[in-house]
Amino acid sequence: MTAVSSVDLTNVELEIKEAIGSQRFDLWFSGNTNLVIDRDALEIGVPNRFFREWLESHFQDEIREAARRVVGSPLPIRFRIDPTLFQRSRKEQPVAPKAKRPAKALPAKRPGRPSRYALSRFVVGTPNRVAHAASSALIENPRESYSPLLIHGGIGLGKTHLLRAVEEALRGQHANLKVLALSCEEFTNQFVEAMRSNKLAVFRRKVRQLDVLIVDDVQFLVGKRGIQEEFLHTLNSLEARGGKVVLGCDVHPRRLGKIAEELRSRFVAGMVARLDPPNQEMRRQILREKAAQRLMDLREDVIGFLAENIRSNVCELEGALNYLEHYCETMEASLDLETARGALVEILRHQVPVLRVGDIRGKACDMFSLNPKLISQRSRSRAVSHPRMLLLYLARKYTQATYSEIGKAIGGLNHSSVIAAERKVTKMIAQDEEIVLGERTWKVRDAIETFERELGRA
Ligand SMILES: Nc1ncnc2c1ncn2[C@@H]1O[C@H](COP(=O)(O)OP(=O)(O)OP(=O)(O)O)[C@@H](O)[C@H]1O
Repeated sequence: MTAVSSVDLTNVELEIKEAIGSQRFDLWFSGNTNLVIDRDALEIGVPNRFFREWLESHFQDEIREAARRVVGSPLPIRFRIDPTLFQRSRKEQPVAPKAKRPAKALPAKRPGRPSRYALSRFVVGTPNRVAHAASSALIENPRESYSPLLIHGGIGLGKTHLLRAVEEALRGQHANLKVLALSCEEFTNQFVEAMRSNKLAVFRRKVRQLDVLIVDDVQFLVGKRGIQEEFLHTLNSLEARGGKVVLGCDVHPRRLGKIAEELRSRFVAGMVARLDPPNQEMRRQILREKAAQRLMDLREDVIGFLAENIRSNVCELEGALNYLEHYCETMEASLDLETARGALVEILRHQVPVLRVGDIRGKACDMFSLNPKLISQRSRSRAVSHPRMLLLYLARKYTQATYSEIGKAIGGLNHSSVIAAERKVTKMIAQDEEIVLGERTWKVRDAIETFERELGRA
């Protein structure tokens, strides 16, 4: 049995601090962990699962090495939820909301425990691994990272969460860096206000001398030429000085509508990472994560049921938890599978179903009275090629299928035909052009809107 004294434990802590730096030590260890030796292993008490996962994934090697140095031989490491630390963190927990909260409420900054948008609270899986890895790399080494890092994805897939996590981690781990995070609309408002009050030089100095500028929702720039120009100059001068830019956007930059080509090229010049909808395992993990955050005791069968039935995005999963929490409270029901089934009938009824390419093709055939076989043939006749063009555009917009997958699903078109169709429709919408569909001539914009309404997306 290895004899370990409390002095040794203090020394283990000092070694860890030495290895990871006092800032990170204070954030993750001081007051949040409790080291004890139990049955010849170093046991680390933590307030909750998130701490355990974070410590395991980020500092496991340093902890192991610190223990080895102090004790003189390798010591197994175990993590344990410590009831006192748990209670303490529970007291700090915000009161769980009764109704759906706005998705973008600013996280309360509370040192010592991960905030709502902490990177450790971002569940990672195949659909978002690249974006997560790129964000982690930037946090780890901001000076060497790609710029801009542009993260794009549909509604509620975690763009804001990742951007906030980057901001928070940079502030925590690189206190010397000048970091500014804001939405594109805020950027625009500040620019306009600066112009109005004759303080443009001050505004420009502020944003162009940053080390890291983080801007969410850059699709806001579409169609706004003046601010696009300002944004481009901001990127240029900031990056020329070695600054980095992180952007969030709801589509790939190539699919942004009216935007200056120079800016579009800048957007794709660094690293573009896409967020896809979470898969089944991720949905389960996200539910566990969100339930734990609000101290909801969610059984595995309920988790499985929700993850199976709610597939579109993470906001919907969170909405379901809100509903369930509220339902159980007001009906004084216990949170079991039966309750979940009953309460979620409502939610599932109103849920927007996930679209597949086949659904969109079916709708196109209905709308334009086309034989489904015909739309899959390589016909060049307008009667077929026009609806097909819209169908390809919408398949890109509303499904997660790649160009090749869409092409394959529509009768073996190659991926460049799908890209060409998408570009053409984007251009036609931008130039307000018309198109013949069946017996009628339509504004492309109106035809798309009607099509979207039919798909339940307008
Ligand atoms: N992978 C994930 N792990 C944990 N939580 C997630 C994940 N993805 C999204 N969320 C949660 O889902 C909610 C919506 O995410 P977020 O606001 O980041 O989405 P978004 O992509 O910015 O959506 P929008 O297009 O509406 O701006 C947030 O509460 C966020 O924490």
